[in-house]
Amino acid sequence: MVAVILCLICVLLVLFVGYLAIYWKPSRLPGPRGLPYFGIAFSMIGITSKDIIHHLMKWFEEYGDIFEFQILGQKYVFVTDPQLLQPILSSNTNITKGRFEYSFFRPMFNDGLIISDGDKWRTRRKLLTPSFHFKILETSIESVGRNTEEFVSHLLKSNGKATEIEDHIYLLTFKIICETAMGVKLNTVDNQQNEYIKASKICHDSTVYRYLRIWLFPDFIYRLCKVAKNTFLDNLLELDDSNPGLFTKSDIREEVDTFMIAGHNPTAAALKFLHFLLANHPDVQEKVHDEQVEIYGDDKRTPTAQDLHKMIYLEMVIKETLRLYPSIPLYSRLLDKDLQIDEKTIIPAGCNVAVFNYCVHRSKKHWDNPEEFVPERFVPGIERHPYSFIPFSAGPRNCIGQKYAMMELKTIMSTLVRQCWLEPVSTSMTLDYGITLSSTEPIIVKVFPRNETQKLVSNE
Ligand code: HEM
Repeated sequence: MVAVILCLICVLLVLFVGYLAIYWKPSRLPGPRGLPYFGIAFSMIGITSKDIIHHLMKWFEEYGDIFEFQILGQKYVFVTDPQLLQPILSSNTNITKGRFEYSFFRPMFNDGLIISDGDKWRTRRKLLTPSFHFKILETSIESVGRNTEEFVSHLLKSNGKATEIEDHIYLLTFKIICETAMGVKLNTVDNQQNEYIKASKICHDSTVYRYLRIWLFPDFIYRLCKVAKNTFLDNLLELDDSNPGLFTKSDIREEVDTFMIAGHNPTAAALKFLHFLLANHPDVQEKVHDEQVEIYGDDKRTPTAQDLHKMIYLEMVIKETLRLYPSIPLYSRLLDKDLQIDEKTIIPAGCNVAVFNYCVHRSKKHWDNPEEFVPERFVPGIERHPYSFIPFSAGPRNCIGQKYAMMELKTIMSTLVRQCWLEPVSTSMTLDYGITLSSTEPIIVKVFPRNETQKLVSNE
């Protein structure tokens, strides 16, 4: 028995050394080092989701605009300089998503647009892009406005009491995507009753849970764990397969899951931070309101596409919010081919290139006082590197829903600010890393009906 075990250990050692000889390439870029193959895996044990941002920012300060590390044989190159990001994100060939982390998203998105690659992605992207044409988006504005009216009157019932806004916001964006993208109206006003929202939250949390536990990386171990059993959304949507041919039922399901989640989660995160920032910056809130008064006067109409075009300052505020708190703070590509990103640096095929946009958006090289909330940075016409602001990613794999998201955020904030005045209860927060950015504590605000008296009282 002992001999068998010894033989087995020897075989494993030979395989391991062979693996290192073939695949392990010495590091050329700066970055935290660790053991061969395992890389920094052991130093990541015990790290929580709220430490991740802090760790990455610390490495960025220590090692600069491009650094690398290894985890379990996977090499990650972190790039935060806009100039170096351009050839990566604009590449038409390197469109494959990062190997490890996106495979963890599979229970949520299956092989839908976010994860798929190669010809499958190209065909689907081409087929789905017309659905986001401006003319089609215009038809959704009324529905966004109507759902927001309901949201606002619900918030106003709180009569200025401290209110945790997150649940209300997730329900709002979820109802909007159901109605505008799937043609299903939900009557619920309580998201605790909504199975789909609950399931998508479980999926998100269990994916992050797995990220932070290297022993759960191998699929077979993860499947044995209890968390994995909660993560299947498959049974939640039954679509009538009335149009056979182009898509099979499972094709439709993976895209429905993709758009249901991608279409409400990041928008809800942006809205949450918008509420926090406006409540804590009454001067900005006032300017947003002034712009609304200029556009609408006393008219209480639902926004139209023409109205949205005129909301220049609100758009600046939304962009500044996404700069400070990008809803999706990290995404990555797996390089199919070697990629030369400047005269001296070639990132070899097989590397995962991580784009930590949170860090790009807070780089002192590209932004003055980057920690401050200053919407004026986005005054139209100010020149900056196009890859220094990338909340929706960039290039051929950018966010397909970018215009939809801006339309939705503007419509919601316009409807809200015309009727409500927000005051802060939460005045600071600790960011929590997830597929979508979050905060460890709930964001709490007080919502008052918007009128001149309230404004004066609030300013006292
Ligand atoms: C503030 C709101 C939003 C933000 C910040 C955002 C951000 C992003 C980012 C950064 C990516 C690239 C992810 C990656 O490379 O892995 C992405 C991709 C994507 N987003 Fe969004 N998104 C938002 C809203 C939406 C909405 C409303 C929809 C749908 C209605 C949507 C659908 C998608 C899809 C399907 C992809 C994958 C595109 C592809 O790979 O071809 N997103 N989004």
